[in-house]
Amino acid sequence: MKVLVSDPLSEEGVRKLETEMEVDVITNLSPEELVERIKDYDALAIRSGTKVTAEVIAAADKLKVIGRAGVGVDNVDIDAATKKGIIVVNTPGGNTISAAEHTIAMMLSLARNIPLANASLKAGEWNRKKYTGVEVYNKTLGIVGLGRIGAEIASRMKAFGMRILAYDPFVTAERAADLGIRLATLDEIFRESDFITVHTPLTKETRNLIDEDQFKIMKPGVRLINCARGGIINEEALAKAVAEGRVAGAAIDVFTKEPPAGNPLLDQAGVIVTPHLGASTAEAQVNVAVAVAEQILAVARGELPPNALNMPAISSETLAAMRPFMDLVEKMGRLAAQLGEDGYDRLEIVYGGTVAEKDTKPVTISAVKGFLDSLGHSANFVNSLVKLRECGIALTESKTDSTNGYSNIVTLTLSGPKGSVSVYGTVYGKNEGRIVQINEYRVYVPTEGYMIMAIHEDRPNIIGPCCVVLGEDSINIGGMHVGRKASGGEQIMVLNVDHPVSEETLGRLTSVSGVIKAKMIKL
Ligand SMILES: NC(=O)C1=CN([C@@H]2O[C@H](COP(=O)(O)OP(=O)(O)OC[C@H]3O[C@@H](n4cnc5c(N)ncnc54)[C@H](O)[C@@H]3O)[C@@H](O)[C@H]2O)C=CC1
Ligand SMILES: O=C(O)C(=O)COP(=O)(O)O
Repeated sequence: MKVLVSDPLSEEGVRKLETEMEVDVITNLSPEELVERIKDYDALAIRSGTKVTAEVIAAADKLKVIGRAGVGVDNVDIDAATKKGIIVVNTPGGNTISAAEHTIAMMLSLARNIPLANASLKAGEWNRKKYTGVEVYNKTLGIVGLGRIGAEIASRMKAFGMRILAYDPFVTAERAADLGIRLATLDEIFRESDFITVHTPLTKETRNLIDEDQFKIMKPGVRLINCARGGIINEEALAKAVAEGRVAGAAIDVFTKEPPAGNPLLDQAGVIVTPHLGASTAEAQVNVAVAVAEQILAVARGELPPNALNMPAISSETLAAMRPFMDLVEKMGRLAAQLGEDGYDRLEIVYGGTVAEKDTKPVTISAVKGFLDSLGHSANFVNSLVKLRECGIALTESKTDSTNGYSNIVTLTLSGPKGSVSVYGTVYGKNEGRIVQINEYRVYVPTEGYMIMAIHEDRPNIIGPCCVVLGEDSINIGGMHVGRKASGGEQIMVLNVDHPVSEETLGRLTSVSGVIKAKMIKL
């Protein structure tokens, strides 16, 4: 397994990767060079510098995981990665304190004109009046985005005696109260704050969250800080508001284009800037590099990483508990796909008994994966649900109290205008999976290998001649299961065979008197 590290990653992370993978550290690749090189790698480790575009992902034929050593993933086309089945992970928490401390450093530098005063003194001036600042004590701080970083800033700035308002549509009033602060509307924040700092991800909703109109309602002399992402505050509008003196100053760590050559904010003396340094501390860089390396190695080993952004979060305990069901339903999905005809538009999974009491999400995904794999789609845990939707098949998952006598039972039904196929399975004993019913036929079939499934009349002298046909073609039968409908004139015969059976042999089987149809299945 090979990993490309395309942004500066701390040595601790690189060394961890090297314990199990071949590592190439190649930074400053052009977009074209990245597209050219990515095809050789199983994993990619990045920070904010590398743009993982749809073109890069299209060229990434072996790539299994993109590891972001940091939080923001606006530089990764996650939709494209998901469709290609590539896991995207990040490392939340590793740089929270550093980003919060940098934001506060920027806020205080802004309040006290430190960068300008520093430059002026070093240029030979001694101008104390010009750099008179303001206190933050007793001022209102508006925090937009009360996640990890926003919350750390809130608790620290309370100690400075600031009144704090926060806006975050995903945070409860209880959470804000726990932090000792008050939730407010965006408008309240704009109208009442002396300092405004943004800590949201950059998304469709947060791009230009603060623009011309918002500046119009702010307190004259407000100061703004952006240590989150360039573009959350519209750069042209901010530069204009600073130039016109409506905004007293701004402290900016991040830009829509980095490096920010030609950015209007660089021309404003009232704007202090740093080159995206929020996470650039010794501590944060070790944290995020080690955390990303661990997750890349987990994916390489076939495990699920804890911070995958395009997969359901599944704990290792859930995964261990559900593994036998995942293995069973993957095979059930394969079986349903092979028994069904084209034109299905619905896949329904029903859980009964003990399995229904657990987190069935990973089981459902496994069923879909098995179903799609068997139809020739290359599906995995990341892209299965997206691919199923693309195939026009609606998925439903439900739970039932009825178990038909089993301690646990999973039913998978594939249906469409032409009819339906149902497969029932259970896990018993030492975590062994069995298929216990196919449509109306009760069976008891192990979930592995090759099998012939035949429907035949429910009368003597059919099974024997079928075995003779297989024997004549030197096909060894490893197991045999027959089942009949609760009532009715047909039976199912399932023969486990060691090797695939030719179309010709299947043809001879279907010519045995009483055999209605026969099919080769590979689980
Ligand atoms: N300058 C730097 O070096 C660094 C920048 N960052 C940036 O800071 C951002 C925040 O990081 P964390 O606090 O760790 O992430 P987080 O996920 O803990 O917090 C983000 C918060 O934003 C909120 N949010 C989402 N959409 C919103 C909206 N439309 N309006 C208001 N709030 C909204 C979320 O509910 C969440 O509470 C990251 O996404 C990243 O872009 C993070 C680390 C370092
Ligand atoms: O974690 C984040 O979102 C950051 O912005 C840090 O970016 P960086 O890893 O320093 O390029």
